[in-house]
Amino acid sequence: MKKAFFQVVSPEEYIALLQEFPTLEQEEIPLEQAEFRYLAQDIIAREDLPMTNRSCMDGFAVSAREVFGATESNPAYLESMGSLSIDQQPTEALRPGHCMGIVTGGTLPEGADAVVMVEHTQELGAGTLEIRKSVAPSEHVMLRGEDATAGKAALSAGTHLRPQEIGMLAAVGAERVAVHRRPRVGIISTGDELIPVGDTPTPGQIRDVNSFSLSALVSSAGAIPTRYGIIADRQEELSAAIHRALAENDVVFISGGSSIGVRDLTQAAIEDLPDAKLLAHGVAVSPGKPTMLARVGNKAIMGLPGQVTSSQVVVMIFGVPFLRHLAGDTRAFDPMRRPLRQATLTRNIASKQGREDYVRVRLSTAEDGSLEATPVLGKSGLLRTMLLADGFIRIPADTEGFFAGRPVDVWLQV
Ligand SMILES: Nc1nc2c(c(=O)[nH]1)N[C@H]1C(S)=C(S)[C@@H](COP(=O)(O)OP(=O)(O)OC[C@H]3O[C@@H](n4cnc5c(N)ncnc54)[C@H](O)[C@@H]3O)O[C@H]1N2
Ligand code: MOO
Repeated sequence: MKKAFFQVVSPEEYIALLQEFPTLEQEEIPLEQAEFRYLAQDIIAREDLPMTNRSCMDGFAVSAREVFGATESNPAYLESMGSLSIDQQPTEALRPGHCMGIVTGGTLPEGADAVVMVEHTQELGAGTLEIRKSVAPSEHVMLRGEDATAGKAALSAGTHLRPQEIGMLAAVGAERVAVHRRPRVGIISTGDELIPVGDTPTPGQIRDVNSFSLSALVSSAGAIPTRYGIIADRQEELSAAIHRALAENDVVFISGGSSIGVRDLTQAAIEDLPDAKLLAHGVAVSPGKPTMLARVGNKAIMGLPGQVTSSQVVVMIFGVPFLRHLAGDTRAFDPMRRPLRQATLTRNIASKQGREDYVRVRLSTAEDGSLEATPVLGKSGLLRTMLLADGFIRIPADTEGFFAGRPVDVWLQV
């Protein structure tokens, strides 16, 4: 007799369960390898950045007060004290009525608080300079400490190291950085009907798709996938495979066998493991209802639907943010982290109440240049809806559907 799903949770509850898993430990790596990792510690600046007040323009360092009101028709006149090269530190302060030639990046002398661009000046000979434009204090100047202050955090723990943060790490001299370890994910496919990709199926057999699509998704999240191949529908074999994958990884994805059919052994195999705690069996999402979560110590087992589309959708909406959470992203599940694009729905779309619906959509550009989202309907055992879709829209569990013309947020696929 078929068992009913039990411990069916809402997507919010499933996310809350995932968030309880602790972030992975830290490791120190060279700056060259740090992109897209998450900082495990604050990065304290050793010096002010910039270290001095530096010019943003080629021109003349001045005291803004002395060129106040200068225009083409009413210029100000200053005497030049010579000019400074980019790495030369001024040895004397700016004297009243004077200016100093400076290049972009050069250090302003004491007494100067602004830079007049060379285009707005005219050398009159004998060291006299005509200034044809006024400047405000700090204009064209990068102030000392504006990017970072010595002794204070230039970047804080949890920061995602995008290219711009990598630049900051270089600027503060962080040759090595403490980041969280990348999650390791073991991937298991179950099912007697599955055959390796290189084999030719007989009717009733299909090639193992999920090991590969899910590995690719894991890599896209910055985590490290390992495929454990196809495991037959036998509980002892599945238990042994999960055991091995758990020992070697932080997370195990098992696709197939998560529903309530007689062959669906994943739950039993998980419960066979010592110390395993089943946290959820069933999530109120569509596709993806037969999704499980179990915990063994600090390691997670995600049981995924076997259907090719369902397993991908579940990994996209829960798995990828979860891997980022483990990797140190303190806002991994925050909707602001989702790559969203606004579009207008082109067709009415119905949704069964009681489950949050993830409807695949294709994006196109309307004649007026705005974006349109057209639903791609199809069964979750087929690959084509994912191939045709650019992303999905989320229809809340308590909603019967959306009408055409509605603005929707499209969650872009990787
Ligand atoms: N009576 C019910 N039947 C089903 C329900 C339900 O609520 N009541 N849910 C359906 C939904 S929704 C899904 S999704 C599937 C999930 O089934 P399982 O997770 O138990 O997966 P399997 O039965 O093992 O496989 C389903 C389907 O997917 C194919 N599959 C499995 N693994 C792979 C793989 N690695 N590569 C390619 N294709 C794979 C498998 O051959 C089956 O066709 O249950 C529904 N049934
Ligand atoms: O949950 Mo099934 O994943 O709807 O196809």
